[in-house]
Amino acid sequence: MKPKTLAILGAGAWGTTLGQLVRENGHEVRLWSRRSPDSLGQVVAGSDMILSAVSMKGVTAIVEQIHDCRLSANTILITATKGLDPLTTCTPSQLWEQALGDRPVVVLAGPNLSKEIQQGLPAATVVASHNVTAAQQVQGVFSSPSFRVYTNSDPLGVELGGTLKNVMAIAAGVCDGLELGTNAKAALLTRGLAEMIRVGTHWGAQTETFYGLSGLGDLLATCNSPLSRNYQVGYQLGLGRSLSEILASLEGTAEGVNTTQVLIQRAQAQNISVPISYQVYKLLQGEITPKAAVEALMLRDTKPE
Ligand SMILES: NC(=O)C1=CN([C@@H]2O[C@H](COP(=O)(O)OP(=O)(O)OC[C@H]3O[C@@H](n4cnc5c(N)ncnc54)[C@H](O)[C@@H]3O)[C@@H](O)[C@H]2O)C=CC1
Ligand SMILES: O=C(CO)COP(=O)(O)O
Repeated sequence: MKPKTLAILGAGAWGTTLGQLVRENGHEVRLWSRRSPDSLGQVVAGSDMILSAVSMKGVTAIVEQIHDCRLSANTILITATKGLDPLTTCTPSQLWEQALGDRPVVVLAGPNLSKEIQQGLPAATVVASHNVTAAQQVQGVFSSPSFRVYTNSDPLGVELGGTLKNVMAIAAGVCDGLELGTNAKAALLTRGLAEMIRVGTHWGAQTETFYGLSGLGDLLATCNSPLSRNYQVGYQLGLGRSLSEILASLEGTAEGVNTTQVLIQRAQAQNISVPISYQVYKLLQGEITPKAAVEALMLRDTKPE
């Protein structure tokens, strides 16, 4: 493959890790952050692909700035953010699509704890787009012996898998913090996946996507690893610490905190049943203790599976 030029927006844990992977594959990487001496316009000019790995709270500002940059007609935008916009409740790919018109947008998501990937440990991910050719080009740029990349044609499903599992990762951390045992964790994750599918299909994603790497795969990774910031938030809530204390000492972004707020807002407006997410919401709001959240879930009306 001819070397490509990739502009990476966001120099946090994920942006730098993805940059390292692409560089190792022989491509040119230009890393941009808010603190870069170069302007966004200078960095994206002439690049074949732009990858956004900023946290959700930074996406809207960058999408607005990109409007004023000169991009070539076939520049591919890759989004790796896992979140929901509080203002519009849109996913990052939806924000990018609205801004970029006909240019292809590709979602990259999967069970990808950056610290493991930095160490060269094997991992797999998904690149999803309505534009199959664009997804295949991105697959070519990122694939390596330690990073296996699959294509997928349901970008919304791939993006929502990675986004909604962060809420479940908080719940899973609480479960472990309270030492509720393996049965409880299995029940939580299984019902959590059912909840993710209920929400995702209501919003237009395909059921089967959630059984793939970006849904079930990422749920397994983040709900079982202390490397996950979202799991850490839940774990420490389970130990009795307050959210503000936890966030003050957390390294990097735990997107699940914002995602839970937006999810509950949208699910309530659309009458979608999200019992686990709702208990996570009440816990994050400080309205309920971790133990009371578990009781509320266990004592719901009985129903068929
Ligand atoms: N770290 C990981 O293992 C993975 C992270 N992700 C997702 O990637 C996204 C970024 O995560 P991390 O790099 O881990 O977070 P981080 O906290 O390490 O970095 C966040 C980045 O976003 C930038 N940012 C925040 N607000 C901004 C603004 N207003 N304008 C411009 N830039 C802004 C920060 O400067 C920083 O570069 C999140 O949505 C996360 O869920 C996805 C897969 C793996
Ligand atoms: O999304 C991730 C792994 O796929 C990273 O998880 P955290 O954001 O919880 O650290």
